[in-house]
Amino acid sequence: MTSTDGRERRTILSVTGGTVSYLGVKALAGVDLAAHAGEIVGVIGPNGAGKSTLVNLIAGVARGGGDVVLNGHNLRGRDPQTRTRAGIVRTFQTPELFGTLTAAQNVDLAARSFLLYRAGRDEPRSGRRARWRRSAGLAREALATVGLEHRAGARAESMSGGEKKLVELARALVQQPVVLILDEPVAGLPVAARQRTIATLRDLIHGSDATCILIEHDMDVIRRACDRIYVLSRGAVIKEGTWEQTSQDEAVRRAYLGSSPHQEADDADTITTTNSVERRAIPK
Ligand SMILES: Nc1ncnc2c1ncn2[C@@H]1O[C@H](COP(=O)(O)OP(=O)(O)OP(=O)(O)O)[C@@H](O)[C@H]1O
Repeated sequence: MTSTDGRERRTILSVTGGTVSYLGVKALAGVDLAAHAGEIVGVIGPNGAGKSTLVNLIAGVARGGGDVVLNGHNLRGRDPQTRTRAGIVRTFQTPELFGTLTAAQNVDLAARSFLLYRAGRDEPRSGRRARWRRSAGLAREALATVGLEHRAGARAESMSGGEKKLVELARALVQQPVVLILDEPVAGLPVAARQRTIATLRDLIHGSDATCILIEHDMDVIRRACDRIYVLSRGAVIKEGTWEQTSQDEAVRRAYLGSSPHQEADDADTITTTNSVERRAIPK
């Protein structure tokens, strides 16, 4: 199919009519989304817009209505573990690492469980050692990919927030994701490391058979990283398109700016989250 950025791409993941309610209140109200091979899809929106709920629906953590289809297979009724094994791999806003283990051990654990699943029940005993060696190699490789090989031996609990994010990204990469879902993956990193990580992500995803869904509040990251963007507000998609198409859209600006005319006048060039104290300029 042809995407809004004009390129022909194979659909890897689609959500159709995605609906989730909490205690009768709709957090997601009939969302449609498609993510294609080789693209990074941004999901943005003010606090409470439904971004996490959408990826929770995709990951099988949130129950709701609608269809989530991965490479032609409808995932309805499939639990989160099955979805991970099918290639839907995610990172979280707050990294979930084993604090007393090193960065390498954290990544190795993810690699081991991925390879164990791949090996299946019929693996001969002799295969185990080779698999462990392979997992350690994959872990080293993934840490190098995210630029953290020099911290491989550091305990996760001793690492900065940004470094923990990178370890989590490495954990996701060793699982060879088909759909890589990232929640603010470069938050807390110094500028140079942010740019490097975004460039790495783009290199990894572009030209691959995988797709990436990126939840992000930082508009500079969105602009630099994403090929297409979905803007959510109050559980619905209010705009989909390239950075140029979405950032200049009136409805998008309104959703971010809220209803105060004074604030709108002050913030003519600013996207801000409606109930967040942070303000984020729209980069030109
Ligand atoms: N487990 C839950 N129980 C009840 N309500 C929930 C739950 N999870 C989310 N919600 C509500 O659903 C709506 C969407 O929340 P969600 O976390 O998906 O938004 P978000 O866009 O990810 O926000 P943020 O940017 O703050 O992370 C919000 O009104 C939120 O309060």
